[in-house]
Order: sequence, then C-alpha cells, then structure tokens
Amino acid sequence: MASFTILPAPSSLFANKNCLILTPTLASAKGFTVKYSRVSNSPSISLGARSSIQLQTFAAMQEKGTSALNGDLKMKIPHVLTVAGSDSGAGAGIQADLKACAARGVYCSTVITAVTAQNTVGVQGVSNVPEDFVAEQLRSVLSDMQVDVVKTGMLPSVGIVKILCKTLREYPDQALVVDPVMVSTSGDVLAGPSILSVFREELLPMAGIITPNLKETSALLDGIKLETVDDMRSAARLLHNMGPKHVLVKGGDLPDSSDAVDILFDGDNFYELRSPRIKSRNTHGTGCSLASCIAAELAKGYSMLSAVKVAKRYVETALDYSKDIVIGGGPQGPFDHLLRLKSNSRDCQRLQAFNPNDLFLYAVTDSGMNKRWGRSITDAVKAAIEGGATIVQLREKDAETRDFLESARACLKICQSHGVPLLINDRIDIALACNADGVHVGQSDMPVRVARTLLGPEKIIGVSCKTPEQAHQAWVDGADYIGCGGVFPTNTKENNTTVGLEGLKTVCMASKLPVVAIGGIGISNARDVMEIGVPNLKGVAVVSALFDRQCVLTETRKLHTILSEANVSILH
Ligand SMILES: Nc1ncnc2c1ncn2[C@@H]1O[C@H](COP(=O)(O)OP(=O)(O)O)[C@@H](O)[C@H]1O
Ligand SMILES: Cc1ncc(COP(=O)(O)O)c(N)n1
Ligand SMILES: [Mg+2]
Repeated sequence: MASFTILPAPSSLFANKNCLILTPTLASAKGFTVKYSRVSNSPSISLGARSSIQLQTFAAMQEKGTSALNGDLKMKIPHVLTVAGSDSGAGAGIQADLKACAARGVYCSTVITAVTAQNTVGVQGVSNVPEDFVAEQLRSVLSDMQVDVVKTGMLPSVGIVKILCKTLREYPDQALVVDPVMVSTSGDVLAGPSILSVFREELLPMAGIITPNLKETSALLDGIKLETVDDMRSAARLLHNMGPKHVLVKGGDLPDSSDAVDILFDGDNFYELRSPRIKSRNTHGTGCSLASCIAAELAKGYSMLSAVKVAKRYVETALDYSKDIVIGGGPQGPFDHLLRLKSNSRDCQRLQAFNPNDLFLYAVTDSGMNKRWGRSITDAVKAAIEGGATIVQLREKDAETRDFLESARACLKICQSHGVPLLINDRIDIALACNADGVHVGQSDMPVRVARTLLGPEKIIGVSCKTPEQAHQAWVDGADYIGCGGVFPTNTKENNTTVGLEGLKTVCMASKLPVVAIGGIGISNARDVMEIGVPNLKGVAVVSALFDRQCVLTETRKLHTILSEANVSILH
C-alpha cells in the first residue's frame, strides 16, 4: 500500500503525479485512509487497491485543467459496469441492472453483449453483438470512467467471454461479480453448454463472487442433482474450488421450500441466507437484480457478506411490493425495482399539478377541537369539504403515529373522491406512508429542500413564512406556496407574533410563490384579508373558525360565501 505525505496546499490536488497535495478532510472525502504519524504528528494517507487508476485519472484530469480538483472537491460516485444482454421486456438483463443500481443509488454503465426479443411469455429471439464491438464498448467505459465493480450477466458466446477476460486483465482494478446466466426463468437458453469450459477456466477464477442459480450450478458441475440445502452447500464448495473468492448458490427455484434460501461460501464459512418465499408471478429478473445489487453495495465499500445480505433483502422487499402488479400476460412478470409504480398509479387520481387557486378556502384540522366537539377527524374533513373547503391540511400535533396514519388514509379517500388535495402538517413520514398530496412545514420543521428530496417533484410543499427573507428562501428551496401569518392573534398557537395586514402585504409582494393567509382569520375578517388586493394572495387558511364551532358544514359554507364575494369585488 503506497503512502503519501499530505502537504499543506489545499487549493490544488496535485503537484505532480507522484505527490498528492490535499488536506486530510479532502483525502477522507475521496475515500483515502488518513493516518497521523505518531512521531511528527503530520498526517499521511494510504491508498487502497484502486489507487493507481484513481491516480491516473486525477493526473489526466489535472492535465486537462479540470476545475473539479480545485477548490470544492467533487464527489466520487460509486460505479458499477454491467456487461450483459438487453431484455426488451425490461424485467431482466441490462434493464434490470440499471434499475437495481438506480434503486441502490449507484451509477451504472452498460456494455451490451446481446439483444434479446423477450417478454413475460419467454425469449422469442437473440441477436449477439459482434465481439469486436463488445470490446469497443468495454474499452470506452473502462478507459474513461472510474468503475468500482464489473458485473456480468448474459455472455452469449465463447468469443465474448474471452474478450471480456482479456479486457479485464488490462484493467485489473475493479471487483468482479459474475452472474453466470445460462437459462432464463422461462427455460430459454441464453448461453449454451459450449460456454462452460471458458467460464470454468478463465472467468470464474477472476471473480470476487459468482451467483449461479440451481440450474447454472448444476450445469457448471456436470449436471449434479440439487434438491436440498445440503446439496447447495456441497455444490458451493465445489464451485469455490474453481477459483472465485465467494460463491452464492441461489435457491429461488429450490423445490418444496417455503423459504427462499441462498448459500454463501467464502472458502471457510457457509452462510445460510433465508427469507420467506413470496408468492408471486413477478419474479423475472430476480437473479440479475440480486447480482447488480451485490455489485452496487460492493461499489459503496461494503464487505461481501453485508453486500449479499442487503441485496437479498432488497430483492425480497421489491418482490413483496410488486406481487399484485400486472405487466404482460405471460407466466413470468417483471417486478418494480424502484417500489414506485403502485403509488404512481394512485397518484394519477390527481391529474394536474398543484393549482394555486386550491388555496382559496384552506381547512386546517385540530384534533383537540374536534375531540371537544365530539367528532372524528374524518367527519370534520367531510363536513369541511361539503361546505366548500378547497384544500385540507391534517394538523394533528398530539396524535399517536399509528392513529394518525389511519385517519390520514381515511381522510385521503374522502379528499380524493372530491378532488380536494390533502396535505399533512410536518409529518413527512405520514405523508409518504399514506401517499398524501403533500406537506406543510414550519420554519423549525423539516427543511423544504430535504422534504422535496424525500417526497419527490410532484408533491405539494407549503411552508410557513413571516418575513420576505423566509418567503424568498421558500422559493429557492422549491416550495409550492407559502402560508403567511399569524395575521391576527389566535389561540391555536402560543407566543406567536402576528404580522398584521401590513406584514401580510409586505410578504405577499416579496413572494414569488402564491400565498395563503393564516392566523385568527374567520367570518368577521376574511373579507379584510382578501381586500389587501395583492394578486398572489390566493386565499385564507382557517382552524378555529371551522372546527371550534358546533357545525363545521355551516361555518365552511358561510366562509365560502364571504370569500367568493370578496373575490368578485376584487376582480371588479
Ligand atoms: N419467490 C421468491 N421469494 C423471495 N425471494 C426469492 C423468490 N424467488 C427468488 N428469490 C430470491 O431472488 C434471488 C434470485 O434467485 P433465483 O430466482 O434463484 O435466481 P435466478 O433469477 O438467477 O434464477 C435469490 O436471492 C432468491 O433467494
Ligand atoms: C438478457 C437477459 N439476461 C438475463 C436473463 C435471466 O433472467 P431470469 O433468470 O430472471 O429470466 C434474461 N432472461 N435475459
Ligand atoms: Mg429467477
């Protein structure tokens, strides 16, 4: 392991190719180990296995004058290169690898070895990519990008395997995950028996791990029978003798097993990885996805055992989530790698993006008030919507999480049936769990940027603001609207300073986002609020004026009438 002394010149990374100049913080950000010498107390760094390729790349970047290495050091992203076949149905192969890596937050580049015409029924055709062109793709990626792990899938010819092995010897710095794909789940041959000897002699000995399923294990071991977990263990040991550092024999197809059992062997120890077998037709691509996820976790720096455990948990979770989705009519459906498709199809019920006019009559619930008047949150929400509320926010400050989630789900159904968006106050977790339309956060809640990352681009995010600076920040951070107040004193918030109508007007004029006014607003003063006459003031948000009253329906109707009249007078 090479060792470099760190020189105190933080503005550039390199003096020359042999001398690194970087601060300990930058060094550890780059993934180097920073050691402090006991004698001089001056730090030095140790470079791991991939140092030489990183050094070459850094040097090349410096020669080109890349600014990434000056000032702020840009982030190195974990990178998997998959060398595999394309599946037109996108359940397995390259497409599964891309999705699995995306789901695991790792960059994935692709070298395509074959194009298959494939769907949920089976494989209708295969066209191999010419060997020279596989070689060219490999060189393109490996000569330029910092690949951490190479993962192989369908390698349809002896020539392609040989080219791959030759190229990997020229670029020896990546870990290698080999999924020795031979037969698809549908029973179609993706690489014939002629491949076996080059697999055994050239590719497997280079691998950090191989991940054969039962059929592939049997084929590699001259057709031995695999019927029990003990058979899988013996087979794993025999495969290990062929040279790979780890062997994972996958038992997805083990007959009569209520669990999905995989055996990992590292040459010394066996690890039996067990999870409940999920009853689903949507298991096409599990093997490809498992191997890609192992590669992704290795690229992040996890140990082999951790990578395999995470990968198995990932496949199990995705299979369980996807068991009732329907894609294609055949017996082998794909699953949802990103765990998003079901919630997206529910999202379709709100067919348009956020409409600022929805802020017109904004009902904010309060569990204490509704309890005092002896009504459930769902009854309160139903009445408010029937009375004309155009958006609803659940603000249940002291509800237990499970009760809150249950009410939120019930309210969402009511809101969806009326086309009214439902937002959750503060609790991003509840919003995600029930797939609400969005959240409303305060200045000391989850920051808007973080909420946006967690919720995605389509959800509505509102934020409470009292000042023009906060309104500007809300816009910069990607909020959809701001709530400005308290306009008047209110008993729903203690020690809340009020901004008054003047303060409201100032914030509205500074805000690039639509505004809803909040705080002490009701039937007696809603008109005054709307008449400040600023175009981006879209409505009022009310708590007590609706819910601290005997009849929510009547109060909402009255307020709706007042707001509509105010709107008419503003427009004229
Ligand atoms: N029905 C299932 N429920 C849970 N896990 C499964 C199921 N089928 C396969 N797996 C898991 O998916 C991974 C891929 O296994 P397998 O289907 O045997 O490979 P391949 O797709 O290469 O044939 C393994 O970790 C296996 O345990
Ligand atoms: C291009 C390609 N690569 C790999 C597989 C194996 O996946 P599975 O075993 O799930 O059918 C496949 N069907 N197609
Ligand atoms: Mg399978």
